[in-house]
Amino acid sequence: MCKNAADVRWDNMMIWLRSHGAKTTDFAVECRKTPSSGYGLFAGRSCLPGKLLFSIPAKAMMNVMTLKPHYPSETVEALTGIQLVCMHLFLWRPRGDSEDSEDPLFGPYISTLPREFDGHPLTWIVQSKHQNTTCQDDHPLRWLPPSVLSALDRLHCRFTDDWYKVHSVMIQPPMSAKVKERTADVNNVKAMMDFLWAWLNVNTRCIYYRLKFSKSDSDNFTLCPVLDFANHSSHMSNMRTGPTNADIWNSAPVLSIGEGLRFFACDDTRIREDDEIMLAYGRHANKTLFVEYGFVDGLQEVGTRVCGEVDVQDILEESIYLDQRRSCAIKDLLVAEGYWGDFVLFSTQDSAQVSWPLIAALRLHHLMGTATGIGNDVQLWQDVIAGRRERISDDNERSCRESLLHVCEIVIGRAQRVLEMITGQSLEQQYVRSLWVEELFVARATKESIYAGDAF
Ligand SMILES: C[S@@+](CC[C@H](N)C(=O)[O-])C[C@H]1O[C@@H](n2cnc3c(N)ncnc32)[C@H](O)[C@@H]1O
Repeated sequence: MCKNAADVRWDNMMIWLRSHGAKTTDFAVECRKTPSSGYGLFAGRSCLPGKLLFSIPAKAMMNVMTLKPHYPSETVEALTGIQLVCMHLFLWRPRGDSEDSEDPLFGPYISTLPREFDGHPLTWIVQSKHQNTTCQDDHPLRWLPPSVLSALDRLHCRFTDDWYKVHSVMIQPPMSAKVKERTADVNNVKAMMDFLWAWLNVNTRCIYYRLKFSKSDSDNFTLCPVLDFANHSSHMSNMRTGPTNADIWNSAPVLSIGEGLRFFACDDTRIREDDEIMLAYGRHANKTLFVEYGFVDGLQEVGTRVCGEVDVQDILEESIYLDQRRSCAIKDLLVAEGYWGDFVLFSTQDSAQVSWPLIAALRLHHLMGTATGIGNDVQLWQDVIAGRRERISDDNERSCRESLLHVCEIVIGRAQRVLEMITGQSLEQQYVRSLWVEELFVARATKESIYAGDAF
């Protein structure tokens, strides 16, 4: 049977991995096309719980330590790890769809990466802002919930900051001499789109990998061949990453590039031949999965409930804090006490709840509305958030619940309106619908809890 381009690239990557010491004949996984998640990893044979599925040598992983020796020290020092890896991918992006990367270091790996990210919301926003393309009425970018759009704007800022930084480094010596033909003007759309391709590959495919002395160093990440074909599942993941010695001893690795990574079948799962091998990317809300990775996890329905959450920061800012001067004072206090942000309603299989910062913000808002001797009153609020007092007053509690009902009504109303209007059936439109359905169901469940008198 004639092999397609993806199979040939996978085979080439296996040859390259072997040249770096990987035992690819022991790999229990292979890459296959899925119906709606691009490519994925699948079990080539059955595997007992806890067994090794595959391992990747440190030299075959792309990160700050494996790239560092190949760039001038000034360049490495000027860039973060993310920016360095993005720059490397940018410089070695395959020139055409049918061509492979010419990178002498990582070419066979780079050639297996996705060739485009047309379905990713960051691509839509970059196209609309920098290519001056106007979105059609039914374009999903026009229909995103406000909190999703804000998160996408923040992601876009991270992307442009990285692009401006990498570009500034590439046009200065010593890099300018090395990359002459790849550097255009910073606003050159083709160059920016090439960088977007690099940036999205890093953002959607990198994993934690301890390389530095500090556990929380932002350079502790890597691109890892083979593993990066694993799709996400929050509740059916069947693969886990084995801890490295650096993780176990909580220290920088002995070899500066680390010892590589091993991936195992989860201890409670028996993997059968042809099962898809899934990884849990983290406990992310659908908003985050959509903005960062470009997809939405299927809604988890338990009876009539949908498990999920709604970020209501925009409603709080717009319709509750109408009085500018007072809202500044409230915001300052919330920021000072660490309660600004994370204003969410959420619903689990057992109950609907509101986040503690949201209830703290509403209590303060209503307290400040009636405040007499401000200092003493704020002390009441501080006593409540510190757990020294149960409530500010019955009136304050009643007003908070009324405000919460008001927030739920706004969420329900706008979700219903948008859901009537999004009719398209593309995968992206289905994701956007799913985000709104989650908002609708969570707000309804929260409203029911308020009426039922549940404690928050
Ligand atoms: C680490 S890659 C996984 C491999 C990828 N599917 C591919 O074709 O190369 C992460 C990307 O896979 C897709 N993905 C992962 N999990 C998914 C899921 N549960 N549903 C839909 N798409 C998913 C998203 O596009 C995400 O940005």
